[in-house]
Amino acid sequence: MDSLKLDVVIPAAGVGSRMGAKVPKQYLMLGTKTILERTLEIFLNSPLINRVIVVISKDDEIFQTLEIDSPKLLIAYGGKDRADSVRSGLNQVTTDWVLVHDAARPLLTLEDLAILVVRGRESDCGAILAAPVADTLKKSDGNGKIARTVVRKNVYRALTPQFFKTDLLVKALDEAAKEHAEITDEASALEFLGYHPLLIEGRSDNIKITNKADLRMAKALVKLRERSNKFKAV
Ligand SMILES: Nc1ccn([C@@H]2O[C@H](COP(=O)(O)OP(=O)(O)OP(=O)(O)O)[C@@H](O)[C@H]2O)c(=O)n1
Ligand SMILES: C[C@](O)(CO)[C@H](O)COP(=O)(O)O
Repeated sequence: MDSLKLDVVIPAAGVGSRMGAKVPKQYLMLGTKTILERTLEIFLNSPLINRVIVVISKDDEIFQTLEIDSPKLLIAYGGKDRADSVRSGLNQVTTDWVLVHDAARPLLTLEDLAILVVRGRESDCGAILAAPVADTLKKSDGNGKIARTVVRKNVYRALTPQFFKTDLLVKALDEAAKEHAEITDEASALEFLGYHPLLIEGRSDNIKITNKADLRMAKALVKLRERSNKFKAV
């Protein structure tokens, strides 16, 4: 194995409750392919990647119907929440550094992936793609009213991929789970251990498809990119 190549874990064991579709959202169509197929293709076709470990639900009956034939692809089975699924996928990782990327983010570009990997290796623990917050942020009082404005200076939305030393990420997730810490991304587990991963600015259109409005936006972005690619081909 090329020592510079990386394994990537793709958590894809969610049910997509906020989407409210008949199938888990990773199996919804985005143009001619499912969201999951588009996300997997980014990594299966990348020379940076050693193996792609897709983490699916034990009850998943759709994945096997997809026609994805790659020696780079391995399957792991997910857990109760996203952190459990990522931890399960890490059991199959063999590279010193690892990427974790949401199945629900099919619009990642190869440029952002490359920037994250190059810059992330400069860090003592790792790095994440993130987008600076552009809107004014309000904290709710819990009763539908504004409690206060959140100062948005130096505030970012965490994206994925997130890129870490494998052994450190395993240790962080295990420690956080032991202490029942709320972990919604890999960086929060590293922060729980006192690390400060690098923030690498990524494209704001690397959206996580969570609800129907996100799906509409993703479909429009895919059409736009496919049209501009056709233009380049010409
Ligand atoms: N137990 C879980 C929960 C989520 N995920 C994955 O983590 C990514 C980000 O999670 P999210 O967008 O929250 O997906 P869901 O959990 O499916 O959505 P919801 O919270 O609306 O149910 C998704 O690719 C999802 O499939 C996972 O692998 N295992
Ligand atoms: C990992 C993540 O995409 C970073 O923003 C986000 O935390 C996932 O949250 P979700 O509720 O599991 O979608």
